[in-house]
Amino acid sequence: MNIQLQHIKPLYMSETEVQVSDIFLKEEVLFEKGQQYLVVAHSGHGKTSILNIIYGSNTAYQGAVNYVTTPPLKSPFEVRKSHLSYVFQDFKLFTDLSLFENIWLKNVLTHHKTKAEIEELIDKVQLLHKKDALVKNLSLGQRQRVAIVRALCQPFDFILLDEPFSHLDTENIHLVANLITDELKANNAGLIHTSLDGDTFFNYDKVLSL
Ligand SMILES: Nc1ncnc2c1ncn2[C@@H]1O[C@H](COP(=O)(O)OP(=O)(O)OP(=O)(O)O)[C@@H](O)[C@H]1O
Repeated sequence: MNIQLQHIKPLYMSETEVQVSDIFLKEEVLFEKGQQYLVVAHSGHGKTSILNIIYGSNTAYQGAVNYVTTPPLKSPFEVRKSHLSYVFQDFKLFTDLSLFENIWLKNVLTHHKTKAEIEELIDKVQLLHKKDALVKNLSLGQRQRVAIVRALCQPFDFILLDEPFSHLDTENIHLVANLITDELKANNAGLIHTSLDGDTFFNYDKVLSL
């Protein structure tokens, strides 16, 4: 699946907030499967908005989002179940469930990973000793790593990463970035990563400004 955007502008952002950029109000933007994209913008310039628009959870926009694939996808549910994965800026974890339960929940729908494979990923981000801890008792950096592992435990053509390393130290960033890169290769998938600044954690094919 590729993703095509046409003339996108969030309805709640004014003409002065949104000017023609590499993405906003552009006639056509094509995100191609297997390619890695970095989207850079200052705070409040629409990074979360554009990812939510692509994901389908924000419908307050003008323009069009097209999921380009044959045969066409039947529903937004199908897109999110098997084609788009998302590391939300605010994680969107169930805080009263355990670390493992948070990851297992979506896997029940997709059967993408075995229990042993999930535990291996949890171990790789150095959280196996916290597997049964409630998410509400984890640190922010630990929660961020759970959100990243959860996003890797479903099939996807693209993974959307919204400032995914904001609570991690450099060693942990390299660790999870390598993990994400491995899963991208395994899925032949693409990456759309938003960041306040440029960075070098992935081998980006294209850097876009908002
Ligand atoms: N649902 C909404 N309704 C109204 N205004 C919104 C909505 N979502 C975002 N905004 C506004 O749109 C602008 C862009 O917000 P957005 O969260 O997309 O920016 P961002 O680049 O991700 O910011 P940050 O880097 O601080 O996370 C902000 O001015 C925000 O207040």
